[in-house]
Amino acid sequence: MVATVIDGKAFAETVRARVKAHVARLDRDHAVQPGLAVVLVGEDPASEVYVRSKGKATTQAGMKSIEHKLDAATSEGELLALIVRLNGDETIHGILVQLPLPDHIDTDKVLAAITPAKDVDGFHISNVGLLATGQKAMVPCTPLGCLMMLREHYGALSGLEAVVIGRSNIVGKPMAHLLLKESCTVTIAHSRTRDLPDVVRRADIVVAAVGRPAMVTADWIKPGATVIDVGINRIDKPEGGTRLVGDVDYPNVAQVAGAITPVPGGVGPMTIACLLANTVTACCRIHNLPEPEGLTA
Ligand SMILES: NC(=O)C1=CN([C@@H]2O[C@H](COP(=O)(O)OP(=O)(O)OC[C@H]3O[C@@H](n4cnc5c(N)ncnc54)[C@H](OP(=O)(O)O)[C@@H]3O)[C@@H](O)[C@H]2O)C=CC1
Ligand SMILES: Nc1nc(=O)c2c([nH]1)NC[C@@H]1CN(c3ccc(C(=O)N[C@@H](CCC(=O)O)C(=O)O)cc3)C=[N+]21
Repeated sequence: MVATVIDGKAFAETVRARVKAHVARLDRDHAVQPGLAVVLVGEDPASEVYVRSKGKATTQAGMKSIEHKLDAATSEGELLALIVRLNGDETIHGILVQLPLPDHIDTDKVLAAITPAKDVDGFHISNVGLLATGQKAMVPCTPLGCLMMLREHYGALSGLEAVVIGRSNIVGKPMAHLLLKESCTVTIAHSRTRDLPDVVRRADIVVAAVGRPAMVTADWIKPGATVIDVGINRIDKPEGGTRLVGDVDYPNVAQVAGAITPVPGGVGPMTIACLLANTVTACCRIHNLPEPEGLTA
């Protein structure tokens, strides 16, 4: 079997078009413009590229975009003061603080300072709790993007066996909650899981979010399974330079799986599209307006 490639880049375009259409409606009918603020502390070149592409995508969708680039030496107090200011800014509906933060800043404290209604990353404990109890929440962008692709591929996910590899707060855990909400039978695997290949072999859906290049090999995959590759790993090319690879041994797994997301061009572009979607959703909830369809969990 050769897997269907789930084209995240193309699907992200569709999501972005839906966002743009909803933004235009908000402007026309309610004179409201969603706004996103992205905060970056320090000078990680990879993060800067990512923040810039988020800003561009936000503007292209017709939304307001602001970026705060703070010096690596910014104190926790200064960052918290900025968040308080953004919380009170009526033109801003989404606040994203790029992670990881420098070591001298307490990440949990910073995330807790963001008004839950504006928490477009879905990292505030209120949103985590709402998601975990199956209530309406702001849902983290990467798992939301994965869910959208799975729904598009399957329709209903009820009863499917899902294995999520990775238990981070930003990907693995929220992904597992979303799949559980869809009535999948969910296993969360991690670095202490015994016989990981055996655990993965029973999955209809595999979500790999580990950060180890090509760790998931073809012999782990049940023939016909759907494989969602969240990993973003930059590796050296033998001829010099670097390239991006996921956590899945793509060429070989694609021979066994029923469907697979590529890296790049899979989960990554969907993450950015879902950030835009979450900003529109947050704006609608804040203004008590109808939520966009097809953009929420
Ligand atoms: N495409 C996108 O939009 C995004 C991509 N990413 C990428 O996804 C990957 C995961 O990110 P993130 O969740 O933040 O990473 P973390 O490092 O926070 O978590 C990694 C998880 O993988 C588990 N793990 C590590 N080694 C193994 C192993 N040998 N076997 C099984 N499990 C293992 C860890 O287990 P334990 O808890 O036991 O240590 C941990 O739960 C990274 O490549 C990251 O770059 C992340 C966010 C967005
Ligand atoms: N508060 C916060 N929220 C995040 O969502 C968040 C974060 N911090 N810190 C970093 C990670 C990582 N992340 C990615 C998003 C898109 C791509 C993406 O678009 N990748 C392209 C490739 C880009 C390239 O070529 O470098 C692709 O996969 O096709 C990658 C990684 C979001 N993160």
